[in-house]
Amino acid sequence: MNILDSIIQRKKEEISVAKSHISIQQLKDSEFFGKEKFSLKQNIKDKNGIIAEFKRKSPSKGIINNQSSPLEVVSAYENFGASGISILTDKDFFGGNFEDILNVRNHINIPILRKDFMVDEYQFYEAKSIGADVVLLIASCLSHQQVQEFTALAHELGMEVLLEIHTEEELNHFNLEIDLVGINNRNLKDFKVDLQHSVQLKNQLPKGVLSIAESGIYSIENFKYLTEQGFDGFLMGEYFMKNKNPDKAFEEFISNTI
Ligand SMILES: O=C(O)c1ccccc1NCC(=O)[C@H](O)[C@H](O)COP(=O)(O)O
Repeated sequence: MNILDSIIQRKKEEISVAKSHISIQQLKDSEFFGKEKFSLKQNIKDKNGIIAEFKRKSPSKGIINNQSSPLEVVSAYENFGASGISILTDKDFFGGNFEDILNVRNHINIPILRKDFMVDEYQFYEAKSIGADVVLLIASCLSHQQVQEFTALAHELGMEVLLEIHTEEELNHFNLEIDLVGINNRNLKDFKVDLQHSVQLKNQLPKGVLSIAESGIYSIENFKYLTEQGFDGFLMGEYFMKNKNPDKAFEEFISNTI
């Protein structure tokens, strides 16, 4: 079993427990459910294209940062021009939780991506109830039909969809309803990072699709290279979060690149 299989197996157990505690109706009754959304698609076009991530730990790197406050970090991300924020809500593998979104939602005015492993309709109601604007669909964890159905549900609930792909076969999961396509530079099965591979895949996307380079952007050179290759957006976590002050790291990165 690879790491992705383990994450999905654990996720299904968590969802089953969550369903037994909180009904979909209760999720619909929550503070954020009816609130207006922020559009990541629009912000990728209008701002600097960076989706800056709050990330405590990961399967590939272990602990990255377990000191920083989510509000302090994401406020700096917003103040220095990020198009959106990504917040990991998986607890066991990434040290995240729903509070990380709930505690910042009312303080920032840019879109929040609930970064998790979506395999069940219930999670879309959860995402909306905590104030997420965007959800991630990972093609390698879902069938083509699930991608279509989950996209329709996300839209019905007023959220956008970022479809993540990593292989040529996964291009088949794309449909015209998808808002943004993320190409993961990191192979989630063995954690190898390959920017060239992502550029090749990007060039096979239909014209006009907003493309996001995801993961393993470890230097200004990497970022500049991917920009030159025509990516519209960039999902970056570790580069900022590995610093004692991710807020300062983000500010410095922006002043050296944009
Ligand atoms: O980051 C991992 O090790 C990882 C392992 C298995 C599944 C997903 C994983 N990462 C989730 C992410 O999407 C990244 O946090 C995100 O793209 C940012 O990546 P990075 O800039 O490399 O922190």
